[in-house]
Amino acid sequence: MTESTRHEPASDQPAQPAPRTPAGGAGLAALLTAPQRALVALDYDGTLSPIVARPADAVPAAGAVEALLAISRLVGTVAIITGRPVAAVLELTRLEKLADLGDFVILGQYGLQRWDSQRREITSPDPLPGVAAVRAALPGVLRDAPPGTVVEDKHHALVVHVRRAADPDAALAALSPALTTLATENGLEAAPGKRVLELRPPGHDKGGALRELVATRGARSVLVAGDDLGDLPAFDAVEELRATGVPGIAVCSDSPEVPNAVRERADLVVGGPAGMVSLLEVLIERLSR
Ligand SMILES: O=P(O)(O)OC[C@H]1O[C@H](O[C@H]2O[C@H](CO)[C@@H](O)[C@H](O)[C@H]2O)[C@H](O)[C@@H](O)[C@@H]1O
Repeated sequence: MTESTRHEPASDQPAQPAPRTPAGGAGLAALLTAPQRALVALDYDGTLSPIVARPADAVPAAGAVEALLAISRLVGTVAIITGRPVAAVLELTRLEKLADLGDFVILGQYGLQRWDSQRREITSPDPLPGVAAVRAALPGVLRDAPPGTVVEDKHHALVVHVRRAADPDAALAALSPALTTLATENGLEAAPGKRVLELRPPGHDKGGALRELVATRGARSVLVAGDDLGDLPAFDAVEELRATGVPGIAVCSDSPEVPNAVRERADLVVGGPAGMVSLLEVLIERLSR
């Protein structure tokens, strides 16, 4: 086990998940009926970990690692599909310390990087040349940025964080035009997130990452959970998969910061990372009967 402490399942969450759409209900039913053919794919920040001011402090919610371990033994594949580098997720979760994980995959930086519980090695391509150019130009572009603006260097992408600025929304609005120009001039794209703008390689998103996992694992049902705009391509992929006969359910890890587009697209809304852990615990309990 990890250093995470054990905890009791949250009592204020519904014991039985009740998807608000028939398609979501069918996805959940398929998962419960044939768990060994199911893929459970979860976002990290805001879904398995509460949003905090500093990315380095985003530890898993209470019970999250235990729940991931338990459900990985009960379903075909569990994945974390994240904007984070794989190494950051491994450091925060310590999942690589668990010898008895089931089939577990981490797809980092929107699918650019990969780690799985069989090989336990991070595979990662070389960064695009434009990343170095953006890195070099950012201090100049951010010269007059509001205090509290910080850059997270993810090697393949650079993220401008404004959460610690006095007025994060105003800071993001002021900085976005110049950052978007900088990204596009250097072959990157500017993607908004919660109090961030990510300058990242185009052509990679969580939808592509999910579809690739479904294909390689032969998954016959999917549960996808997320909380931010970067998760919408995965929600799109759930809809596409349904059209090809793979039932799925999209789950929103809710909080006041969640964009409406994410909340409205979800088949099931849970109360943030604690609610996500509770949902996993309900699934674990039902699959263990
Ligand atoms: O795909 P995700 O796992 O949700 O990662 C998306 C980005 O999340 C991180 O930023 C967010 O979480 C931070 C820590 O709670 C928070 O400070 C920030 O405001 C949020 O936007 C991360 O730092 C990024 O690199 C990820 O791409």
